[in-house]
Amino acid sequence: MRYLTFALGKGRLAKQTLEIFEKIGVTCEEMKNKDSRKLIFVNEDLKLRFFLSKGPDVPTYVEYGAADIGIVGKDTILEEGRKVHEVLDLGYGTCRMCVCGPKSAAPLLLHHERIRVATKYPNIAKDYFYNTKHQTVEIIKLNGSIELAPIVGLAEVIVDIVETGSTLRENGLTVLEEVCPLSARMIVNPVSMRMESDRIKDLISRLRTVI
Ligand SMILES: Nc1ncnc2c1ncn2[C@@H]1O[C@H](COP(=O)(O)OP(=O)(O)OP(=O)(O)O)[C@@H](O)[C@H]1O
Ligand SMILES: O=P(O)(O)OC[C@H]1O[C@H](OP(=O)(O)OP(=O)(O)O)[C@H](O)[C@@H]1O
Repeated sequence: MRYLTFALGKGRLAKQTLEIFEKIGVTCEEMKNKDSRKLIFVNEDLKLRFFLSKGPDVPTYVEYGAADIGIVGKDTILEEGRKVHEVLDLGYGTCRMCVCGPKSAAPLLLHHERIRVATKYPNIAKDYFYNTKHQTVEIIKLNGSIELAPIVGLAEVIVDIVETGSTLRENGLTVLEEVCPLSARMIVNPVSMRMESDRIKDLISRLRTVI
């Protein structure tokens, strides 16, 4: 039997991902050692391998078949646009992709003004403004602390993740429009889906019992 390889996004989703796998008896003790610099972990009994990578790299590993399965946020799947099958909504990491800004920016959206939109997610923002809203805008890519952009005048609005809303509140911003709901998803390489279909389907049905 060959190894099934999992790419897991490190960061916010990692802890809950390891917890749901643990619930179905898929464990990897080695992975819990936070001080280790080791990158890949093997469960010899179940013939599974796990590695943690930056979220946006997860769909890349899965498209190329370097990982059979990936666990990553829906935002990353949409943004990266890789050829992977999304097979399961895991139900955690729930948040929303939203257009946010000061209340005063609402008319700019309503009247389809040619505004600047700052975001870590240029593809999602482009798709939303151009294909859903039919509004021509200038997209400015940032890498973090997106809420700063409207405050310092870099952009009129942002497209970003909202979870509790506290980052917006503390910076005098608000949700102006919702783009889509988000949560952690399981993605599978299309070839692995066919070649390892029994093992992968079994995994999906066992995960369904705990989510
Ligand atoms: N408040 C939140 N902020 C950002 N992501 C969230 C939040 N709540 C849930 N998520 C989900 O968790 C995933 C991973 O978030 P995380 O912040 O670890 O990754 P990232 O934004 O790619 O990290 P980095 O800080 O390295 O840029 C996101 O892609 C998203 O689906
Ligand atoms: O609604 P909230 O619960 O406040 O969460 C949303 C915030 O969390 C994320 O930022 P993150 O902490 O990942 O930092 P970053 O802006 O540097 O990416 C996101 O980009 C928002 O800024």
